[in-house]
Amino acid sequence: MDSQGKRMMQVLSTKSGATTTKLLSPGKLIVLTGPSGVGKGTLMRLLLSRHPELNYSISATTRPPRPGEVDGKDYYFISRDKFQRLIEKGEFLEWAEFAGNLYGTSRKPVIDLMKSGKSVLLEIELEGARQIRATFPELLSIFILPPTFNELEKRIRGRKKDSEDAISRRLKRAKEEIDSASEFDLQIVNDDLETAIHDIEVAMFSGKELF
Ligand SMILES: Nc1nc2c(ncn2[C@@H]2O[C@H](COP(=O)(O)OP(=O)(O)O)[C@@H](O)[C@H]2O)c(=O)[nH]1
Ligand SMILES: Nc1ncnc2c1ncn2[C@@H]1O[C@H](COP(=O)(O)OP(=O)(O)O)[C@@H](O)[C@H]1O
Repeated sequence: MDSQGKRMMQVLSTKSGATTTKLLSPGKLIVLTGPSGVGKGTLMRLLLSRHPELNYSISATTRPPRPGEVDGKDYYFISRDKFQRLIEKGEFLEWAEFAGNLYGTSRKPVIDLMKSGKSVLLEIELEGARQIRATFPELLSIFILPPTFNELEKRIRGRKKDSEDAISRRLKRAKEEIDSASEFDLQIVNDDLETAIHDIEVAMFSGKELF
C-alpha cells in the first residue's frame, strides 16, 4: 500500500471504526443501503451537492408521493401496472418490493453514465443492493447503520412523513436489514452526520484533498 493509502486506512480506523480496502475511480458504481430512516437520503443529497461529478439515478416507485415530493426529481411515481410492464421489458437494473411498494433503478441511464466514465450513486434497499452487487462485483457498497435502534425509530417518526402502518413496516424490516450489514464492503454509523459523510468520502475518493 502506498503512503496515501496507508494514511487513508489510518483515517478510516480513527473514525467510527470503519475499514475498507476498496477505493474508487471514475466510472464506478457506489451503493448506499441501510434501513429506512437511517439518513441515506440525507447523506446522498449532501454527497451530490458537494461532489458534482457524482450522478444520481432517479428511481421509479409505486409509492404515492409524500407531501413536497416532486415527480421526476425525488422519484418517478408510476402505477403498479406500468411498473410491471417495465419489469417485463427488462428496463430495470434491479427492483424490489419494500413495505408494500415497488422500487426500481432504470437500467439505461445508469449504464450510459458508467460507459461515459461517470460515477453513479444509488440509494436503495437491501434486496436491490444485493442484485446490484451480483451484477457489478467491482461495486463499492456501503451499509449505513443507525447509532441505536431507538435513534432509528426517533428519526423515522421525527420525519413525520409516513403513516403509522408505514412506520411499523419500516421498523420491522429494519431489524432484518441491519442483520445483513456485514455483507457489504463498508459499514458506517450515521451518528454525527459530518463524520459519516467524511467516512464515505474517504472510501469513495482516493487521491482527493479530503484531509
Ligand atoms: N431496490 C430499490 N430500492 C429503492 C430504490 N429507490 C429507493 N429505494 C429504497 O426503498 C426504501 C423506501 O424508500 P422510501 O419510500 O423513499 O422511504 P424512506 O427510505 O423511508 O425515506 C428505501 O430503503 C430506499 O433506499 C430503487 O430504485 N430500488
Ligand atoms: N446524523 C444524523 N443525525 C440526526 N438526524 C439525522 C441524521 N441523518 C439524518 N437525520 C434525520 O433522520 C431523518 C431520516 O433521514 P432520511 O435521510 O430521510 O433517511 P432515509 O433516506 O435513510 O430513509 C430525517 O429527518 C433526517 O433529517
